Amino acid sequence: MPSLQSTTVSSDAESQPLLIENLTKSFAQGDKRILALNGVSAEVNQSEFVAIMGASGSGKSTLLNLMAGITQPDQGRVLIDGTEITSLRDPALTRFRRRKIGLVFQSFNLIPTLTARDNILLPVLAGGEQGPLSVNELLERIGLQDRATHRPDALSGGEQQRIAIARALISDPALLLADEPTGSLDSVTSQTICRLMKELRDDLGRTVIVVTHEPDVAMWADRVIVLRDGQKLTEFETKQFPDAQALAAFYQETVLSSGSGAEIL
Ligand SMILES: Nc1ncnc2c1ncn2[C@@H]1O[C@H](COP(=O)(O)OP(=O)(O)OP(=O)(O)O)[C@@H](O)[C@H]1O
Repeated sequence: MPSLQSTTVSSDAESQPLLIENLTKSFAQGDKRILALNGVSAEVNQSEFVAIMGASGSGKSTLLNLMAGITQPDQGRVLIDGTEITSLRDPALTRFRRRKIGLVFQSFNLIPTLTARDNILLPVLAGGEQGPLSVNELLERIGLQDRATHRPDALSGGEQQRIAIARALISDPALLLADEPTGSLDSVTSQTICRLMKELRDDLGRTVIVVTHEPDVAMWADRVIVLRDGQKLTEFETKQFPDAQALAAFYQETVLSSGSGAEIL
């Protein structure tokens, strides 16, 4: 792994979908500044499924937004497929994001007047390139081939989220980044979405990063990165846990034993 000061990109980094180094980000809040992220480093391997957990306000969404190039850090670097996106500026940054990053949010963000098919195609209609999977193949992959001509208001929340995931994949991105993708769904539907993301990893070799509060969601990942007060508290593999309850117990104990001030879910 390159040192934090390195400006060259190692061959490791080139083969890695995501490398973040020493990310720091603060925000103005009234006459104060809040340090939302304080020196966070991490790497994610090809075809890895990673969950980011942490109490409310620990910096999860800030980290995801930096990984996606939506916001710029005060310090530190984000490398995606060997490209330092933190040194790119528009329009190169927007082009790179469209090609390499698929984004999914809690509130599906589908266009209500467009059919499911056209919602999936939206990034292409907006000038992006289409990857190797056709819209029909994506509809089949998410199990909604018979819903292609439906508009979002005729689809359930889980179906809308599946469409949003397919839309995130149409450009064949290196990374699928999801911020609380199951936050507004019931627990059964939430598991369906998690299974879909795991299949994308298992069958299509996707790299998936999910921000979540929910141990049931984190259990689908290979690895969990835990943030606390803007710093990386710890990371652990999920395979050591027999079920989500065991993961939840370990997570709570880890956050609690790390000192005072942590807000527990
Ligand atoms: N645009 C902003 N302006 C001001 N403060 C911000 C902004 N975005 C985030 N913050 C602050 O940064 C800190 C981290 O916020 P962030 O949204 O990353 O946390 P989170 O872990 O995703 O929380 P939650 O689980 O509640 O969504 C919080 O104190 C938040 O108030």
